[in-house]
Amino acid sequence: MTRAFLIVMDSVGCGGAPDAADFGDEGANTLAHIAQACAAGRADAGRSGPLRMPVLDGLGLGAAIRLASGAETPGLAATPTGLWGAATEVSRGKDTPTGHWELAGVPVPWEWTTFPDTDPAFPPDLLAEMARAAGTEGTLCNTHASGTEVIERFGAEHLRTGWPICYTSVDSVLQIAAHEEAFGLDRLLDVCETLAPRLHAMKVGRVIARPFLGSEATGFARTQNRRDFAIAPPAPTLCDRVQAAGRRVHAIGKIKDIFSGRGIDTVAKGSDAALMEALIAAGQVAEEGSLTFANFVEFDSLYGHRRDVAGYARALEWFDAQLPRFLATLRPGDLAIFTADHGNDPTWHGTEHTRERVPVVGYGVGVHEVGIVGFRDVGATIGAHLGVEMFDMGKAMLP
Ligand SMILES: O=P(O)(O)O[C@H]1O[C@H](CO)[C@@H](O)[C@H]1O
Ligand SMILES: [Mn+2]
Ligand SMILES: [Mn+2]
Repeated sequence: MTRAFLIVMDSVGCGGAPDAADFGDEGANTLAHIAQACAAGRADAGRSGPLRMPVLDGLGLGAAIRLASGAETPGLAATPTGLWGAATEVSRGKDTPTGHWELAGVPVPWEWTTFPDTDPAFPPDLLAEMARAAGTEGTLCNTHASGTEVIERFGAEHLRTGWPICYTSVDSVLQIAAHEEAFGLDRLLDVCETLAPRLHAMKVGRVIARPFLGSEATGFARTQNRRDFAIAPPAPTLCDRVQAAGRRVHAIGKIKDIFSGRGIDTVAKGSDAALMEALIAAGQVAEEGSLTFANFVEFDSLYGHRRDVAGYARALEWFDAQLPRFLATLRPGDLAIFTADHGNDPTWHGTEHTRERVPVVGYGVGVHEVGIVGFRDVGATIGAHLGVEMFDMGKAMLP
């Protein structure tokens, strides 16, 4: 028996989605546009020159981007030595749960409910229920907004009135920001948990608690205590299947939240730097036959949504530079797959995710070109590697 490691680099897409135009994203390409900006000297803050990702590129990252989209990938030109290809999503959503569920074998069969870009974005009865759940006279913002900007804009008023800051985006989400000390973290989590069943019944995918700290004088900043209350996946996923086979499933990052707690045995949380240490520790100690499923969110939350190209490039280079320590923990017969859940092209207009294919690069099976596959085939590959029955959930890409 051998182990599997499924590592999602949140939002690290590679363009080429055949239905990108339906999402207003034709031409978006997170990785290629970052590589091109780096090579052109347009991403020199805190780093410089062409994008350097020798480990993932060596496995086949540059080749995967070119396969997915035909884009040029300056700096990423290695001959692949690993499993490599790119995956296309079929579910009609470009959000995190949709991407992860389909990677885990379960496409989303329904249309998500999103809120219109109006002021307010939420219907009157929901606004009233949000205030009731918070025990306040009202709620602040109530429109589409960017999460870092919204706490700067409403932080002081929040401290004055005690009202929670409620906002949404093109994703199927209700996000609630509140001060960890003045409002209280537990109270914020309770409000989100109280509202979640009603939102889930409306097919709104997640209620997200967005705690922050700070003051008008110091400025406001979000903390690590974000919590997602997600709707449950519509069918058993890879995590459930692995667990049902009597194996352990180790979640690193927000995986447990994304799967609504289902099919997970252990959880490690923290910054991406802390998650990398957790991944390395899992490489050292994870049991034979186990699945370690990781999500590294900062590419998306700190750089993609903020349209920070140099920051995104720094994060990619940091991640790649850590990988030798992780790969050194792998044993003969282990499989590690690196992929993504959607795009978030920092050179694109707006501040939202972008519909893209995602790279699929793997370590542990030698050189193996898999071509263009489906998101579900990633889960099927992990299942096949672990010898776990995945039924009709995709096609394994093993040699
Ligand atoms: O601007 P922030 O709060 O980071 O919001 C982003 O995070 C949400 C959940 O991942 C997405 O819907 C996106 O809008
Ligand atoms: Mn995501
Ligand atoms: Mn996001």
